[in-house]
Amino acid sequence: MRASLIQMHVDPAEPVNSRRERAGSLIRERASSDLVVLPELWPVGAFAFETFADQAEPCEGPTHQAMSQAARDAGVWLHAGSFVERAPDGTLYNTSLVFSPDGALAASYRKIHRFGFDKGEAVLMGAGDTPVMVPLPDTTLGLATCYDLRFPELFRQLVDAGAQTLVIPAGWPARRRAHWSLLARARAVENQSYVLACGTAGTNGGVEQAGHSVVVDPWGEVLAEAGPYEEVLTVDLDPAKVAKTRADFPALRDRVLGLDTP
Ligand SMILES: O=C(O)CCC(=O)C(=O)O
Repeated sequence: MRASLIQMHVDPAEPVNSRRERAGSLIRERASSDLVVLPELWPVGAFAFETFADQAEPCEGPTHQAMSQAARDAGVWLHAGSFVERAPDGTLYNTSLVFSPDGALAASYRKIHRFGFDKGEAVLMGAGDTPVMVPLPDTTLGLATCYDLRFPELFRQLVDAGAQTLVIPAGWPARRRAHWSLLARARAVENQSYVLACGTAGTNGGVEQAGHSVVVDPWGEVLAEAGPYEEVLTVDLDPAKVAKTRADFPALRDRVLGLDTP
């Protein structure tokens, strides 16, 4: 199974429409992949809070349409990263979309853990409350977004429900790049799963982005890692490696659940 992670440069000087077209072209260039992944909030920039309300789209807005078309043209499964969704009641969400190769929407996921403590996304957006998985022909995706990476219980829940490949679009800041790399590997090792973690390059909202998108295998080996600039990582994954790792080193089986609270 061939996966491509498109680490886009997100620059507020580039109009959103141009970036959307550019994303479509980059996806079409990856027609030889089975799965293509984009980062978090690439249309607007994860820290460009002042633009969220203006750039918010209904679920079936321009980003949905452009990504559906690109998935169909390329004939790939597309995790289209996330965009600012405006729900019918007016609430904004950080929403990821996954399309099947015929361009149909296979799943959407509203980010559960909003980043910013008492500012930014945490106050501007609503929180999702539903973990989401997507069955592909060769693997099952478990979805998470950026700050979710810090919450291992979400990933464990996804894995318990059958996830084998954890996909994490992000707009992770450069100053915490060490956490990003460490946590991506940790989630792969502890869950004996592939991790596809796709960030952005550039600076938005005054926050320099980490880049350094990474693909980690179920043993924790880094199969590919991007630098700080726009870049596409393409990696061949062996879906059977998940079951093999879990059988050869059955740590997931050895969990002890339901201990008393000390
Ligand atoms: O957890 C972090 O350090 C970064 C999270 C973040 O930037 C986000 O969720 O948008």
